[in-house]
Amino acid sequence: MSSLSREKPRQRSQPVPHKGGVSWWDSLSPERKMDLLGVLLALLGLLSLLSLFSSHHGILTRWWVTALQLMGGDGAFILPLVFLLFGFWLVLRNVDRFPSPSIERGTGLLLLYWVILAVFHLYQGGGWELAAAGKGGGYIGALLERLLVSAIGQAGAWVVLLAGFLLGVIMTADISMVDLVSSVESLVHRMRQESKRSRERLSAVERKRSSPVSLPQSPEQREELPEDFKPLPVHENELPPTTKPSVLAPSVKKGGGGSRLASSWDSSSRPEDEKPIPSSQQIWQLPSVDEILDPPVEETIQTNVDAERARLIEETLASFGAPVHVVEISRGPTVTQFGVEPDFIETRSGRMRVRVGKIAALADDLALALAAPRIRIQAPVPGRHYVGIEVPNIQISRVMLKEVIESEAFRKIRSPLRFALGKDVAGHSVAYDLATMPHLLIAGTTGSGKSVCVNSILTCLLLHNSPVELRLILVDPKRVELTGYNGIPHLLAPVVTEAEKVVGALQWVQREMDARYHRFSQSGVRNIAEYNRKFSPPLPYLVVLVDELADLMMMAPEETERSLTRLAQLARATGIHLVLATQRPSVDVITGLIKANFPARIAFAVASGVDSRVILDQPGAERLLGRGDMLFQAPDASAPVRIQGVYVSDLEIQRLVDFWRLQDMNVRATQRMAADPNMAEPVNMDLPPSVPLTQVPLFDAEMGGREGDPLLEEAKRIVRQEGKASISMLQRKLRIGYTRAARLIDALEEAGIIGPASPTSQVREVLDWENGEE
Ligand SMILES: Nc1ncnc2c1ncn2[C@@H]1O[C@H](COP(=O)(O)OP(=O)(O)OP(=O)(O)O)[C@@H](O)[C@H]1O
Repeated sequence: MSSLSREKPRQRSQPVPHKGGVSWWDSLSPERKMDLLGVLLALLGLLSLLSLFSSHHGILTRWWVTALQLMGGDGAFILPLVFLLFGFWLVLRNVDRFPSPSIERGTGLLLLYWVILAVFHLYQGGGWELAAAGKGGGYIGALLERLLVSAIGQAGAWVVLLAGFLLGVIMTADISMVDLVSSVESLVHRMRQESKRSRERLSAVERKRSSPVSLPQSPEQREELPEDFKPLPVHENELPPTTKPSVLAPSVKKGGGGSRLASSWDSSSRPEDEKPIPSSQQIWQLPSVDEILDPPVEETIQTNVDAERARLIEETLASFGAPVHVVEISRGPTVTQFGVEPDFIETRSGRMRVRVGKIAALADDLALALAAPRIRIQAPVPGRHYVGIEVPNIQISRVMLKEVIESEAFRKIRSPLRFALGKDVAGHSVAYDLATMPHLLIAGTTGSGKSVCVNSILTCLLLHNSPVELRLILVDPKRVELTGYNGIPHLLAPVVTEAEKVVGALQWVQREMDARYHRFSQSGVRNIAEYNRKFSPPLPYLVVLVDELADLMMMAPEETERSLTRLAQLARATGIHLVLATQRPSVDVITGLIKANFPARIAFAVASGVDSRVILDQPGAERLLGRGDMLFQAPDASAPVRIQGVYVSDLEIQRLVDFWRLQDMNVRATQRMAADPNMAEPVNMDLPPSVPLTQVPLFDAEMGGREGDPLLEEAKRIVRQEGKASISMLQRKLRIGYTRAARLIDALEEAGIIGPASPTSQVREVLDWENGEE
């Protein structure tokens, strides 16, 4: 096992120092200059704030405070505050969590500053005298206020200032107007619902207080109460305390008119065992990332190796007649990228730069010189003025899922379907939103890291979504990769392992998609996000994950291709997303039609350039190192990016699966208890991992389970063998849900195999021992 090494982000990009620096300032690296500037700005901001709020001033500070007040009036404190925050930001700029700078953000902040000062000024009556007195918005605010009032009057000025404020917020927060409106809309919606709920709670308390049933005391009894008696607070729906924001299960809509919004999701097409628990009191608690995921490992850095390698690259290329100089070194977890700029050479037609193609052709010679297994040359790096030479690190770092989940790149994606992908060649975290992709194709040879990638996507989804928000269909013909997820409440059916059932599953997903479109058109909305904003209960997202596409394409190529293509073309708006993985990147598995509809693709290491072309339409993946080293082609990117995928261990997955399984069992037990306390029995928490459930997938039930339950024969055998029958026994032995076991008991009673229920016990007598085993 390799020991791990990772540099701190600040040290990853090291511009090579130019020779012959002159002054002290010039000899500082740009990084150090930014640090110094940050500290100075923060100091200036802090001193200015202290001076503004203190009454004792020196000559310098008195002059500075007067200047600030003349400039900003009552908003004089804003500028020092900005200095302080900007200084801090500069010092901490490499911490992933801080937003990245841009000209747009800076302009937005300036605009906000100006508009706020103008508002201060206008609010206090406006005019230059106010500014001269150091009041209102000072001269800066007065300038804009005067301009606006003299040009368009006071009312017009308010309108323009409001528009300027909105524009400033949009630019600073880097969001679109639509996002701003929809977040305000959802905030208002949430506040309204909250106030409605608290009003209902209040009126319930009032009702209880005034209810003659709850206080049936006679006047004499009432007199017996002590004077300071206070009734205990009344708690409706008392539930166990939750530590995290909880997600309520969909509540049944009053007068919902099932027919209007009927989808196959809700009722008819699903066997009752598989239904989400329809309890309005049900609360799903999301897992805590800290408890599920392992912390990242701190690693040591080897900076001298990079300098030595940079020298070797320059020497080797020069010896082949392609002189270059290294201008940038970016260290990632698996590879280090050396950015080289071609130098000039003398040719017969004069002085000209070394051709980029010539450098690319020397990849194998470079690999030999650097004693590296494989080298990939990106010529040129998109958006940069240099050629990227990617050399594998001597010590490869493992990118733990937790560090990417906690990065700014991940946090800034506000979507339930966001997932952590890994780190790029500069060591920056990379995360994406499956909803925007909107489907993903993953390919690579065996052992290249596909399953780890699929598991990491699933882990991210399960960490951030309850079964009310997300449902899954997992297809795993290999039977070893995904069956461990059996038993989690997000699954619409146990993991599909038989290839013959997959076509049925895909057809079911198509019907669900059509039902959702129908529902949207009746409700006048365009997509799932809009629907969930406006209606309750919300529709869950649906992710279909296929771990080996090749098996399906071998068995039913036409039907599989047709279903996948139709879903890929249409399902996005309905919240249905596909993730397909295969270890056979050949044209009969990844057909042209499938490829055309899956613009987001991940290529792990493959055997040849031809395979790489099948996935990415270009070579490159054959030079990857395996074990999570990938090329990711985003739908909107011009070229694929090299990423080291996140690693998620079996233990982490097990913790997550156990968390959801246990919660599901508890919720079901609570529901049974609420339905009929006599029937409830302690839940068996010792379900061993990866138990293959014997439930019939919902697609089977939908396709023709009307003639009777296929488990009936098995149930007959069991009751005869045990000499007694009960619902819970069948649940345990057949690993099925309560409703289905109850139906089986009814069927057994109807067939005269067991006796009727007795009022005192749930255990039934066996009447018909025919064909019984001993
Ligand atoms: N992102 C990663 N970081 C570190 N190691 C990884 C990563 N991904 C995969 N590996 C290593 O590579 C091994 C093989 O990965 P994985 O099982 O995902 O390959 P695969 O492509 O799914 O192979 P198969 O098709 O045979 O299942 C893993 O056991 C793990 O040790």
